[in-house]
Amino acid sequence: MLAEGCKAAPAWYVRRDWEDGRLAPNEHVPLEVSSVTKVYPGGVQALDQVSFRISPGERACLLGPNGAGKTTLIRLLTGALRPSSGQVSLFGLGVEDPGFLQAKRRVGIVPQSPGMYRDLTVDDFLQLVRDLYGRGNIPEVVEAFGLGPFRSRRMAELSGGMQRRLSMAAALVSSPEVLLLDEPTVGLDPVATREVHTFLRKVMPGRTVLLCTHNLAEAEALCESAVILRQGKVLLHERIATLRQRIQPVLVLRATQGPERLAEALAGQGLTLTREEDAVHVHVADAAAQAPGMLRHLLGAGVDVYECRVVTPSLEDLFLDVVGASDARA
Ligand SMILES: Nc1ncnc2c1ncn2[C@@H]1O[C@H](COP(=O)(O)OP(=O)(O)OP(=O)(O)O)[C@@H](O)[C@H]1O
Repeated sequence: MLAEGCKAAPAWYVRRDWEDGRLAPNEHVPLEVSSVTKVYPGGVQALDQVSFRISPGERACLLGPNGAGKTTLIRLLTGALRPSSGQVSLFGLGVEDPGFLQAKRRVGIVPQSPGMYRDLTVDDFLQLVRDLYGRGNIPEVVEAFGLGPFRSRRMAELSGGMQRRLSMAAALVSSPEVLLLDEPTVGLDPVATREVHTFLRKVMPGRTVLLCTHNLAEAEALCESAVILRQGKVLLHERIATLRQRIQPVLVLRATQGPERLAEALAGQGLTLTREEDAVHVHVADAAAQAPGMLRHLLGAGVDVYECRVVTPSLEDLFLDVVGASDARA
C-alpha cells in the first residue's frame, strides 16, 4: 500500500493482518476501512479495495483530487452508505455488529450543510442531536461556540459561518472521542474560515479526527497525518512530517549581479539549480549545513547575495508530488 518512493511506514500505518488483505478488527482502532470497494448503481466504481486505520488520537486529513472518492468514504464511515464489499468499522465494530450504534455514538460528524434540518431552531436542533446520542450538554456547547444569541433562530436563517459553528457544536454535544469533518470550511469567507479553525483547534486535541478537505493549508494547520486518495485507491497514509522529508527544501538566492551570474558561480558543484525569474533555487538536503559554505563560495567568486531564504515544502508541494508521481505512473 505504501506508494513507491515512500519512506518507512510509521507504526500506525496500514498493516495487512489477514491474508486476503483485510485488517483484523480492533476495538482500540476508532476508524477502520478494510478492503472497501464501492460501486454505485450504474456501475461507477468510487472506491477500490481501500484499507487504512486511524489510530486513537491521530489527526488525519483525507485528501485527493476531484472524484477520488473522499465523499464516498466519509459517507461510508458515517453509515450513510454501505460498501459493495469490504468492511467499515468504528472501534472494531462493523455495521452488522450489534454494538455498532453504540460505537457510532462515540463519533461526532460535521457535515458540509445542515441538510434536512434547516427549519429547526438552533435549540431544537441541538436537543434533537442530544436525544439521538442519548446524552450531551447543550449549555456547554452553546457557550463554547458562542451560540447564545442565536438559540431561537431557524437554521436556514443563519449565515454560512454560523451554520458551520452550529454543525460543530452539534457534533460535540455528546463529547465524542472521534470527529469526522466533511470540508468544514468549504464556501466560507476567510474570516469565517479562520473562526472555524480557531474552534477546531480548541476541540481537536485529545480526539481522533478525520478531516476531509480540499484546503491543503487547512489540512496542514490542523492535522499531522494524511491519507491521499486517487481514483478510488489509497496512494499513501503517512505523517506529514515524514512526507516532507521526501522533498528537499529549497534555498532561494538573489544576487546583485543577477541570476545568470549566480547560477554560473554555482555550476559544477553538484547542486540541482532551477531559475525562477530573478532568483535561483538550489535544492539542498540540509540548508543549515550547506548554505554558509555556498554563500562563502559566492562571495569569493564576486557574487553579492542580497537574499538567501530557506523554503520548506508545503503540503501542496507534497500533494502535487505524490499525485503527480502517481499520474505519471498511470
Ligand atoms: N451517487 C452517485 N452515483 C453515481 N456515481 C457517484 C455518486 N456519487 C459519486 N459518484 C462518483 O464516484 C466517484 C467518486 O466520487 P466522490 O464524490 O466520492 O469523490 P470526491 O473525492 O469526494 O470528489 P470531490 O472532491 O469532487 O468532491 C466519482 O466518479 C463520482 O462521479
